[in-house]
Amino acid sequence: MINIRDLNFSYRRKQVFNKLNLSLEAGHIYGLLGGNGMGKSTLLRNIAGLLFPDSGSITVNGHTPGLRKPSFLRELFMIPEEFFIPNITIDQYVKSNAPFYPHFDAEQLKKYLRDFEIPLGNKLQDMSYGQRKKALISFGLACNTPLLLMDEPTNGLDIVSKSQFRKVMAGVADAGRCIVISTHQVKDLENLIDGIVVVEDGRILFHQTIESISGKLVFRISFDAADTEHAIYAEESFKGNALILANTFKEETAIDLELLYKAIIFKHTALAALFEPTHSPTLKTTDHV
Ligand SMILES: Nc1ncnc2c1ncn2[C@@H]1O[C@H](COP(=O)(O)OP(=O)(O)OP(=O)(O)O)[C@@H](O)[C@H]1O
Repeated sequence: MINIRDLNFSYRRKQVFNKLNLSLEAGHIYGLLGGNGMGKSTLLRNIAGLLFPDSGSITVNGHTPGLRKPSFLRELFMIPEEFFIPNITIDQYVKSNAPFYPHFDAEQLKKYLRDFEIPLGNKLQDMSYGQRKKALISFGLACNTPLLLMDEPTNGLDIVSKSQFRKVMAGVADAGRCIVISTHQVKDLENLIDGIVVVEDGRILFHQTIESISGKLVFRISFDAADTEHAIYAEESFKGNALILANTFKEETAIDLELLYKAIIFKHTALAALFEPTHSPTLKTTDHV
């Protein structure tokens, strides 16, 4: 679906990507993680054709995003972190925007708006930021585009809305669809994504499926000193030490995304060793973990 090769991208004075490589496939929901300013939004905008590579290539389903051809644009919906919505009702918004998306489904939209408890009939600008965001997410999902890019979709959503978001998203996975969700709120992605991509210092630092992570790592809370000593990453908590260990005995434990993210950043070498090609047949390329 998405193929990025040797992407270099700079803003006027700031180089953001340095020979970044990444392949993402249809049928998956990816979590795109990375620290502040590491380039998550910039990567999504390059994929959407809103920014243009200095060099290297990006193809999405065979299209070059930067050309912004209608045949590409109708296959993509992007929910940006900051967005402008005109002062019209949802119905008016749908009338003017839905015709661009051949697989738009009005019934689905109604369902998502109901799930998110969005008041119908109100003008979009009379809604709160969270309500507008939920309306845009509902519309984006109902467009049924093969590629859906979401930049910090749960930012500004209250606790109930976040669980509504998880409930709605749990039902949208589809073999023909690739969804990329950039976020800092990793807890919001738990049990939702099946792939993790971490961008750091201009390249992809980590890219693995949840399945491969579960196969390689164990997540455990423990007071056992021997456990802690063998941990790849350990963090004290009042319940005991939160640990990530090598999955030597094929245990099945729930992935703690926040802990995993910290291990990727702070214990990258130790973690990388476990995912090396000799250990991991699922590794996608040789230039990242
Ligand atoms: N319009 C711009 N002009 C110049 N520099 C920019 C512009 N937008 C972003 N940058 C810089 O590019 C880098 C990547 O920014 P980007 O917004 O893509 O990061 P991010 O990972 O999405 O960050 P955050 O998590 O804080 O939202 C940052 O150093 C930022 O300062």
